[in-house]
Amino acid sequence: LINNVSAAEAFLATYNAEASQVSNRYAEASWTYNTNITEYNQEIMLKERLAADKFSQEAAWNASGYNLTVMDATMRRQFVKIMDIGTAAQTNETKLIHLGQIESEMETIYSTAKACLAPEKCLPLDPDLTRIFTTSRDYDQLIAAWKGWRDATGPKLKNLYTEFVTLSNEAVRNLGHADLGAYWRSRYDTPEFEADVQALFDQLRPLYEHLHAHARRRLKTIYGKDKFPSSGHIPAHLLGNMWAQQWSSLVDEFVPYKGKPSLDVTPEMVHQNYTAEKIFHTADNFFQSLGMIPMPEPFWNKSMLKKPTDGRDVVCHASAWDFSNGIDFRIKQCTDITQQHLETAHHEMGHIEYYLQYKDQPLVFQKGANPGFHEAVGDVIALSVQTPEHMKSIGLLHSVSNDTETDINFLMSMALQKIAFLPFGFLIDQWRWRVFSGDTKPEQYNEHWWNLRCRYQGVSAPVERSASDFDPGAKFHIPANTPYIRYFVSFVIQFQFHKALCDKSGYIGPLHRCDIYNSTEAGTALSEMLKLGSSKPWTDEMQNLTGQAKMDAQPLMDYFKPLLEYLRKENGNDYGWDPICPDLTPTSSG
Ligand SMILES: O=C(CCC(O)(O)[C@H](Cc1ccccc1)NC(=O)c1ccccc1)N[C@@H](Cc1c[nH]c2ccccc12)C(=O)O
Ligand SMILES: [Zn+2]
Repeated sequence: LINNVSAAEAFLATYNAEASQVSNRYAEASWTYNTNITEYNQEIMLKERLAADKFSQEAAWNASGYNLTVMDATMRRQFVKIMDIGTAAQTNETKLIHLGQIESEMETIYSTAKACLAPEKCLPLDPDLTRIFTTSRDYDQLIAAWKGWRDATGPKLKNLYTEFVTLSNEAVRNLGHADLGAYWRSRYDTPEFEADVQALFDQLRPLYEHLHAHARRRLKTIYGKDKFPSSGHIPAHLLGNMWAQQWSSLVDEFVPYKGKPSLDVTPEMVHQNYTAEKIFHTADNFFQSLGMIPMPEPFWNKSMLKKPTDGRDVVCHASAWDFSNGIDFRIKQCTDITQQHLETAHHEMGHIEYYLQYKDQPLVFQKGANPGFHEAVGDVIALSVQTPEHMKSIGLLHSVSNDTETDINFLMSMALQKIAFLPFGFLIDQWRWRVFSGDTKPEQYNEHWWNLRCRYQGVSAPVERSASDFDPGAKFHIPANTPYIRYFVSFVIQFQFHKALCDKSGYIGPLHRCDIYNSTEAGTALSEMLKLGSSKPWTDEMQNLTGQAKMDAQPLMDYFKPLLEYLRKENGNDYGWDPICPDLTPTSSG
C-alpha cells in the first residue's frame, strides 16, 4: 500500500481533473438523448456511460492502492467515495453494457408512452394526461386515462425490470452490498435509517388519516357514495393526480370554507400571460433576494424550459443538470403554466442552487449531504413563496385576509401537497427494497404494490388489476431507476430547515405564515450548509443549521397543528380504512 500522503494528494488532484471531464462528457451525451430521444443518441449516450463506468472502475482500483490510515478525515472520505462506484462495479463488460441498455430502454418506453383513450386518440402524460387529472371531474374519462397510462407502460416494462434487478444486485455485491436497496440506503450513513423512516411515518399517520377522511367525504359528494368501496379506500383515479401522490388540483373542492377567494393561482398566472421563462425568473429572483447565487448565463441559454414543439420525443419528467465545469448548469422541464409547475420550478432550481454552492468542492463532494437534502432545498424556498402574503406581493393573489378561515383554507391547500404525499413518498421504496432483497418475486410485483397502496395510502385500484400489469412502472422513478425515499426525507426535513431559516430571519409568528424573502441572514445560513456538499456527515450539517442532528417531524406537525385540530373535530370517528384492498370482482362492487 502507498503510505505517502503527498502521492495521495497528487492522485486526488489528477482524479478531480479527469473525473470532471468524464462527467461532463457523459452529461452532454445524456442531455442530447434526454432532449431528443433517438436510437442514435441513445447509442452515443450508452457509449459514454460505458466509458464513464470504466473510468470509475480504474479510479477505484487505483485508489485502493493507498493506505487510508495515514490520511486525514477529509482525504480518507474522498478515497472511500471514489471506491464507492455502485453498479459500475460489474466487471463483466457484456453485463455492464446490457445493464445500461436495459436502463435506457426502460426510460425510453416510459418517456414515449401514450395512453389511448380511443383508437386514434393516444395522449402523452405531459401535458395531456396531466391536464385531464388536474381539470376533469368525469369519473369514466379519469378511468380511461388512469388505465390507458398503465396499459401503455407496465406490461412493456415488467420483464426488463426483472432483468434490471438481477444485473444491478450482482454488480453492487462486488462492493459488499447485500443488494441494490442496501447500497441505496448506505448513502444515508446511519445504520438505523430504515427504522428512523418507519418511525417518522408512524408519527405522521394520524395527520394523513384525517386528511384522507376529509378528502373521501368531499369526493363522495362529487361522485356519489356508490363509487366508493365499503373498505374505506378512495379509488386512485379521483385524487387529481395520475398517482394520487398530491391532491392540490382539488383545492377548490377540498377547502373547508368555500366562500373565501380561491387559493389556486393558476388562473391568474394564465391571465397574466405567464411564460416558462417568467416562472423561472420568479424563482431566480427569490434566491437572489436571499443573497444566494443567481442562475449563470448558460442556464438561460442552454436549459430546456418547455416541451419542444417540433415533434421530437424528450424525457419530460423534470430534472436539474450539473455539467461539472463550474459554469454549465441546466434544467429540463416541460413547463405548463400552472401553480404546480411554479412549485416544481422552485424545486428544480433548488437543485441548481446546490450545484452552484458546492461547485468548488472536490468532485466526490459535489453531492447533497444526503439525497434528501438535495430534494429539500427548492421546496424550502417554495414554502415561503406559497404563503398568501408572498403570493400577494408578486401579484398572483389579490385579496388576502388574516382570519382563521383563510388560515385553515391555506393549511388545507398546503396539506394537499405535503401531507397527501407522505404515504406515497414512503411506500415506493418499501416496495423496491423488498424487490431488490428478493422478498418480492416478479410474479408478486403488482400484488405487493397494491398491498402497500391500499394499506398505507388508503387508495384502491378503480379497475381490476392482474399479475401481467406492472403498475409501479407507471411512475417515472421506477423505470428511471431513481430512488424515492429521498422525497419522504425531504418532506420531513424541509420543515426543519424552514423553521431554522425563519428563526434566523428574525420572523416571529406561526410557521405557516413565514416568508424568508429578502432575508440575507437566512440566505447566508442556507448557503453555508449547501457549500459543504457531501464533505461532512449530514447529521453534522443538520446540527449546524437546525440545532439538532436528526430527522424530526415536529416542525411539520407544528406547521399543520391548527388543521389537524379542525379535521379531528370534523371527522370524529369517521376516518381510516381497511389495511387490505377491497375485492374488485364485479359482483361485490355493486
Ligand atoms: O421527481 C420529482 C422532481 C424531479 C427531480 O428534481 O427530483 C429529479 C428526478 C430525477 C432524478 C434522476 C434523473 C432524472 C430525474 N432529480 C434531479 O433533477 C436531481 C438533481 C440533483 C440531484 C439529484 C436529483 N419530484 C417528485 C416528488 C416531489 C417532491 N417535491 C415536489 C414538489 C413539487 C412537485 C413534486 C415533488 C415526483 O414528481 O414524484
Ligand atoms: Zn428533485
